[in-house]
Amino acid sequence: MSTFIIEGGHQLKGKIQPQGAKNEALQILCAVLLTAEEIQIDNIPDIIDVNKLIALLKKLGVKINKLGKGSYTFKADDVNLDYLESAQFKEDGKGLRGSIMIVGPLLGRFGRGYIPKPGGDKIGRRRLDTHFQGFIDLGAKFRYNKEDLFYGVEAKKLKGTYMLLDEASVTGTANIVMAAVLAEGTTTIYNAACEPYLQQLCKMLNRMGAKISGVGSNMLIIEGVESLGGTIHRMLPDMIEIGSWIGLAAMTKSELTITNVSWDDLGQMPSVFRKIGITIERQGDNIHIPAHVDGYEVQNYIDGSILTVSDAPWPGFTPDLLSIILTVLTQARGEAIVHQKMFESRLFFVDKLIDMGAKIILCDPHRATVIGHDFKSTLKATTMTSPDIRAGVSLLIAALSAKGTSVIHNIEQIDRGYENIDERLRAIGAKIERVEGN
Ligand SMILES: CC(=O)N[C@H]1[C@@H](OP(=O)(O)OP(=O)(O)OC[C@H]2O[C@@H](n3ccc(=O)[nH]c3=O)[C@H](O)[C@@H]2O)O[C@H](CO)[C@@H](O)[C@@H]1O
Ligand SMILES: C=C(OP(=O)(O)O)C(=O)O
Repeated sequence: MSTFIIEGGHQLKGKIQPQGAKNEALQILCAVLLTAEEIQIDNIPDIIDVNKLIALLKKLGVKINKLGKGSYTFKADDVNLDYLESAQFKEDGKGLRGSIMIVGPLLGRFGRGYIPKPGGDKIGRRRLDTHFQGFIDLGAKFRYNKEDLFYGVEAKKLKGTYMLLDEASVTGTANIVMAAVLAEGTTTIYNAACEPYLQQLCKMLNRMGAKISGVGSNMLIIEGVESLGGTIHRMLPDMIEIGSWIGLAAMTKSELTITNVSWDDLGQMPSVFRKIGITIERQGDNIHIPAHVDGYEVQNYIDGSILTVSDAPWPGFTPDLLSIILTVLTQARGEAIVHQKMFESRLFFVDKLIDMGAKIILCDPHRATVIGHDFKSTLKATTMTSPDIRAGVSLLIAALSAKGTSVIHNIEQIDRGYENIDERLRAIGAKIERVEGN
């Protein structure tokens, strides 16, 4: 377990470039299994989860060539399906959430896909029913070994069909799309998730020869094709990282420019931060956050009632930024309710913010009321452990705004999704040191 030591209370200043999107990368990397031709992918973030998935692809026999920072070619022309039966795969496959998305492409192209119960954040139940029901609807036989927590699907040839997903699952939709592109006939997926990650995946698959329409909506229509070819794909900037840096700028009263954010793919994010009082200026494709020297004030609704910030499937506000919003609210002028509808254990980290002096009432596992200090009282430095990736970054932001030196253990959780975060934050003036493996 490694640790960050953070000296808080310093203003930051400068430019920060977001990494490529983690959750897009996990989908796109799995899609390389759909073709024997070469695929080039650019702007791949150098983070633990993505590197684990690249290592897994390599063990599956995918030929991988690093062209430069964040750029790789992949060629899945000799896939080693025996690896899927190995004890090693049972270990490797459960190391991250994204590994679940190898199942769809393997099933579509080779007629079988297996996966141990995947990892990822421990933020509540993370069921896989949507994924497997989709494969079953396409004609696959499903097996689940309860002892080993091992899932399997098999089919000689998938057949297109109409399906109504029980929920708009992000990885579930991606998985089903990747199976359906090689199925016989037409598949209609209604209640599909449509996050930019999925739009990017569908656009890439179409460039590879797939026939997907409805991209960006909650109804995808996929005409199956015989085979797919190679392409070049570039990952969007990571919108969750962008939101994290907006929160960081506000809480440390810093002037920051976040460069090349792909503004049109940010959805609700700018308006949600504006509702909690943060000034966000668009400068071309950059976001400029002026130093909030006089703090920031939460807006009420038109009728004067208290603001609620909640998550919803895209184009709603992403659940992955609610922990950061909640943390930023601890220093706002005013109060708000944060309602995390999707995950039932993602708000428990507020105990740590409360230890630091934040005024938060955890109403139930899904809802917290936050009463901002308006910087009249700063958070106090403390020692804490990062429970999940976004809570980890939220605690890091809190520590950078707090008075004194804080310690965050288990920062591997943060490294799962943020590339070289300590070095990049030091470059804009943060006082943060990494202590390896204690
Ligand atoms: C690797 C990856 O891409 N992970 C993301 C992906 O996870 P993942 O794809 O695992 O998440 P899902 O979209 O399947 O579901 C997330 C949670 O929301 C609930 N749910 C989902 C849809 C819905 O309409 N109603 C509902 O309540 C689910 O029951 C589950 O508890 O999407 C989540 C939701 O944006 C993000 O937090 C994760 O960062
Ligand atoms: C929950 C997240 O990741 P994962 O689905 O990989 O656990 C996240 O990125 O916030």
